[in-house]
Amino acid sequence: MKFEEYLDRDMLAIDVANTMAGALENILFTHERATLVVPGGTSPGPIFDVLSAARLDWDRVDVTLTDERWVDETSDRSNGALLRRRLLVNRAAAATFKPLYREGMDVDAGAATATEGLTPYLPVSVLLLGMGADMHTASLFPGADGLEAALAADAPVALPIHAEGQEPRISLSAQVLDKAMSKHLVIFGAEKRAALERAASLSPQEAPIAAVLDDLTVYWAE
Ligand SMILES: O=C(O)[C@H](O)[C@@H](O)[C@H](O)[C@H](O)COP(=O)(O)O
Repeated sequence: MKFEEYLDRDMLAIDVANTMAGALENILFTHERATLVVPGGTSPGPIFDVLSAARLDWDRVDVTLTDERWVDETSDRSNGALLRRRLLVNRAAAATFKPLYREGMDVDAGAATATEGLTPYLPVSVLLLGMGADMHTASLFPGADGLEAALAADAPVALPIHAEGQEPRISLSAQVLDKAMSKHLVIFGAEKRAALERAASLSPQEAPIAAVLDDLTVYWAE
């Protein structure tokens, strides 16, 4: 794990977006297409704003989410809606979005459909993750129903997750996230920094972020 500290969140957003654009460009030199996987939540919006303007062959980029809340895109809880608003605009509007949410399906059927649909796009080329102060990443919440299956070495690409106090969710599995070719994590604030330090000595069952720490670059600002 590599730790990069920033004086402010704006500088961090510019730098992370440029790093991710560079990583995508490198993949596109040698591969026909690249797969970009990003989280929802509140942290990545400013990164999306910068990344969406990057000069890249966006029409050769497939984009999906690390996880999704099982709500339709009219909900302000929808990560897909966030992506459409903040990432899949400007130059990045030419990218192909593969949503995890499927209207009219329950989360189990949605996870099976996502597993089938995303398999040809693996491994993930460039991955951005977020993390909660409880050390969850994607929708891999400690104690969640579905966590054990999602941490298995032979886990499917996507699984349903039911965590206390959350709507049903779909998450990419730990093995899919961990095998990404270029891995980045963005966290803000002292509480998350301390949680990440603690996670390094815990099991993925206790601290799911621990399942993806190899070769991960962490970007942090207060
Ligand atoms: O849909 C989600 O909730 C996410 O993908 C989740 O894993 C998120 O990255 C963390 O909860 C951090 O969220 P914040 O950036 O809002 O703190």
